[in-house]
Formats: sequence, C-alpha cells, structure tokens
Amino acid sequence: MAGVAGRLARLWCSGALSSPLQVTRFPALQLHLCGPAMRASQKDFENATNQVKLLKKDPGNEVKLKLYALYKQATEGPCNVPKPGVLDFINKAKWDAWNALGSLPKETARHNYVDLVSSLSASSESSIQVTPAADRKQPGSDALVVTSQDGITTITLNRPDKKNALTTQMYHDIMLALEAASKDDSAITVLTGNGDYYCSGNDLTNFTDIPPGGVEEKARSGAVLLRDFVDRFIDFPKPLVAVVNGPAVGISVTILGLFDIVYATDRATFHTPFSHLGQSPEGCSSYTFPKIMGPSKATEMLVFGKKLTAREACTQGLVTEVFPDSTFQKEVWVRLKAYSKLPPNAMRISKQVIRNTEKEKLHAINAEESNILRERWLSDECMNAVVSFLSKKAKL
Ligand SMILES: CCCCCCCCCC/C=C/CC(=O)SCCNC(=O)CCNC(=O)[C@H](O)C(C)(C)COP(=O)(O)OP(=O)(O)OC[C@H]1O[C@@H](n2cnc3c(N)ncnc32)[C@H](O)[C@@H]1OP(=O)(O)O
Repeated sequence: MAGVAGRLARLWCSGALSSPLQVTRFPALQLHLCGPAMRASQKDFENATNQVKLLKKDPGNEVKLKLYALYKQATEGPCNVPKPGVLDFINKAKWDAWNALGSLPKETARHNYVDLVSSLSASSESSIQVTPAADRKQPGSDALVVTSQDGITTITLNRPDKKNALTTQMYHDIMLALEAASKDDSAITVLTGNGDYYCSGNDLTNFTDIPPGGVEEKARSGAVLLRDFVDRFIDFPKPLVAVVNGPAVGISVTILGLFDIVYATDRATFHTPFSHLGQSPEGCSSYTFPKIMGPSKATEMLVFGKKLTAREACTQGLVTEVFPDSTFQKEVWVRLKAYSKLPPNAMRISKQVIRNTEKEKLHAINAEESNILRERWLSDECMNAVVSFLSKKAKL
C-alpha cells in the first residue's frame, strides 16, 4: 500500500475527508478484541465493526485502507464497482486497496479483518472515549480565528501545519468574518496568519472534492465562490490591513491589491506561480498589479511567477512597509493601535473616496478573471499540476 496510494490516503486527514476516526464513513475502522488464533465468526466480525470507537490512537491511513479493503471483501466479496476517475483520488485509493485483494474468500477477509483490529487494540490501549484528532484544523472550526480588541478586528488564518492554505470552508468563513467586521464597532480590520506562513494560497485539495455533477460543476461552483470572495474585498468599507507575517502565495498575494495597507515582515515573500499551476491571475491582480507596479513588473510576477522578497514588493508598491522579523509584531501592532484611535467615520469615508471610483471596474474584472479561471481549472495543464502536487511530486 506504499507509494502514491499511501500518499493519497494522507488526504484523508487533510480535509478531503473528515476525522480519521469517523466511523460513519469508514465502517471498516472498527475494533474488536478477539484473539488472533481464533476463527472469526460473523459475531466477532460484527463486534469488531462496532468497537472501532474504542480506538484511542489513529491507526494511520495505510492501515485504514487495509481495513477498508478487508471490510468490503468480507461483506461484498471481490471488488465489483467501476474504477473511480483519476481525479477522484480518495475513492481511487480505496478502490485500489479493495481490488488488490482479488478473489480472497469472504471468510478469510473477515478473519484477517478481526486479526488486524485485534493487533491494533494491543498497540492502542482501548478506551471508551473517542477524541477528535487534536491537530485537526477542521474548516468551520478553528481554521479561522476572529478577535476584536482596541478598535481592531483581526481575522487570523489558523492552519499553520498546512501553511494556512485556504479550504473551501475558509473562503466562506472569511466572507462571513468580513461581513461581520464591516458592521462591528471596530475602526480597522486586519487579515494575518498564524505560524511561519501568511498563507500558501488556495488549498490544492479543494480540487479533489468532486461533486456528483463532475469536474465541470466543481469548476463552475469554484468560480462562483472565487467571485463572491473577491467581491467582499472590493466592497469592504473600512480600512483593511494585511499583516503579512511570512511567505504569501497565490490568492493571498493577488488580493493584496485590494487592501489599503500591507505591512510585511522581512521574512515574507510574494509568489504568484499561476503559469506553473496552469492557472491565471485572480483577485483583480490583472488590473491592480500593472497599476501598482507597471505592466512589465506585473508580468514578471503574474505570468512568469517571479517570487518577490518583501523589500522588492515594497519597492514595487505592493507592500506599504517592511519590518525586521524580530520586531515585526510589536511595531505593527503599536502602529495599528494608534491608527485605530482616529475617528472611524472619517477613515471610512476617506477610504471610500479613494476606492469608490474604481469599484465598478473591479467587479467587472473580478467576474472576467473568475470566468477565465473556471476554464483553466478544466485544462490538462492545471489538472497535471494539481495531481503532481497532491502526489507529492512537485511543490513551488
Ligand atoms: C475547481 C476547484 C475550485 C476550488 C475552489 C477554489 C476557490 C478559489 C480559488 C482561488 C485560486 C487561487 C489560486 C492560488 O492560490 S494558486 C496557489 C496555490 N498554492 C500552491 O501551489 C502552494 C502549494 N504549496 C507548496 O508549494 C509548498 O507547500 C510551500 C507553500 C512552498 C511550502 O513548502 P514547505 O516545504 O515549507 O512545506 P510543506 O510543503 O511541507 O507544507 C506543509 C504542509 O502543508 C501542505 N500545504 C501547503 N500548501 C498547501 C496548499 N496550497 N494546498 C494544500 N496543501 C498545502 C503541504 O502539502 C504539507 O502537508 P503535509 O504535511 O500533509 O505533507
């Protein structure tokens, strides 16, 4: 079960599937304390399938795949369903595991299943409690943290173990957070990241969750989501500040053109590798970047994927000011707290005077960029790049 299937199985824990111990989706992941030497009866098997919640420790995805395959073989016999498509990574890994059992008799599969869970129970002290994976930053829970203090609402991307990559749920949650911040008492709104990265852009596993309508439907709904998401930044009524605490990639870079202030640590980099990913610019960057830095510098970034250092980005006008990493947080927050004491209505109105003339144009550009991306997502260039990343063959 090594190799690609094993690596793809890791997606199970990365948000493409939910809890590693989620028994409703993994009926095979059940624990039974039956002795390996005994012949497993149907009752033993049923007990095993009912006891998986007692497993305290996640057995790991390779074991889960084995259990899944044995469960299917024991209950349904040899693999009898069509092979899932190449982009349906998770179901394909499961199918491969089941299919690999060939014509193994049901009874042997049942016995092996019970044996396997029995050996797991020996290494995983059983307990009545099921604890959710502690390190899981599930969308809709703690992947986004919003705080409000000293006149500042701060939206923090909080998936440091995934470099703050944006899941579909996080796009929705950020939109909700912006909506709330636009109406709360705060004078300023900040977007920042927790951990060593600001944000690694779109979570590439977003591509694996293919709905019944297929990849076309996925691309269509993705384009709607993207357009809605960027619209919120275009329309945000208060001063919006990016506190860029580390490297930034993809959409987290392009939307910076819609922020009013961008403060960056000198450790930050700014990278938009769209061509490498078979994609095209979003976040209105096809308009804001040439306007900010001139068409030729914008082309280096958006077409050739040139990665800028924080100082280069500041020279190009994308970043407002760069701070030494050692004093970044302290200096930035002292500054922002002082700004937040300024009269909020005056700040809001001044922002609108600066931005409103462009709004209509920005909405039109956003719509166009989203449409173009919808087609790009269906291209071989894009699919190959995503498959490459997901099978750990490539990163930026
Ligand atoms: C049709 C689908 C539509 C979906 C809906 C879309 C809605 C809007 C889309 C808007 C479009 C935006 C375009 C973009 O943002 S393009 C940019 C995409 N980002 C990337 O390509 C970055 C990929 N990541 C990397 O290259 C590297 O991880 C890194 C950022 C350079 C960091 O490298 P480093 O070696 O330091 O760290 P690791 O690679 O070990 O990363 C730690 C773990 O984090 C996972 N990771 C990081 N970034 C992402 C990501 N963008 N997507 C998914 N996972 C990511 C990485 O796999 C590691 O996970 P692991 O520990 O489980 O191995």
